[in-house]
Amino acid sequence: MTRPRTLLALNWKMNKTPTEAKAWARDLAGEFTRGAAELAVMAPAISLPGLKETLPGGVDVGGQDVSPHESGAYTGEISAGMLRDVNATYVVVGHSERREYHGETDVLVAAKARQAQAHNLTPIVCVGEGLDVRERGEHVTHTLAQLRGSLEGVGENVVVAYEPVWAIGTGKTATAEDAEELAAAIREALRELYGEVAESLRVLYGGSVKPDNIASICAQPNVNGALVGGASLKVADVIGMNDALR
Ligand SMILES: O=C(CO)COP(=O)(O)O
Repeated sequence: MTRPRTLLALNWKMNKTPTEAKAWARDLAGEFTRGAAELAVMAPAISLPGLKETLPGGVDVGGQDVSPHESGAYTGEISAGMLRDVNATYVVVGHSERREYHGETDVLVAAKARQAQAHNLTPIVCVGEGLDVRERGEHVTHTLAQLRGSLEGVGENVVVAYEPVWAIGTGKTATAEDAEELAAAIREALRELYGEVAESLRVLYGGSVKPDNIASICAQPNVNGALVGGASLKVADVIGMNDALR
């Protein structure tokens, strides 16, 4: 089975107003040339309307979270159907910041991923260990347990992002070998869950990815792209990462 196309997924987190988001998209459109990687922007939901149309052709957009519910009395929630209506094709679920600051469990993350798929959104399911777990040498078992819980009842139209918490926003990048160790273990778990199609599913790495380290990380056999926070905010860095993946 062929290696999936590399995905460069940008997670803006809680940055940029809708006005700033549009200006960023226009700036990108002025400089971007399509590379080997697929590019997708995970923007705050409020910035999604019109964003796809402003971005260069072929660049996808997605949400950063989604409700596990279909619709109704869930104040403050954004549904999968609403994300689809503003052209989202992806949605991040189970980011470590949501797990940590909003108490999200694997059970909830799986429910969100299933709801996303019910509306033809591809969930980007995030997993990864904290520093204490890594120091105990339990990062593989921990991350795989989280993965299995977060994929309960979830279909194969899924992207998995391995984001070790100690590497997020810290400037401490996992080595390419660390990323591959987990990506290979995740691939094996995906094979057990989905069979042969696992070879064509994308496993991303996230945590302090930048223009100067993205190529070596994404060259690993089981790493099929990156989920990028800080370096996703500046157009120049995104062009740099896109060019590094040619
Ligand atoms: O959390 C991340 C992407 O979802 C990674 O963030 P940084 O790239 O800022 O480390």
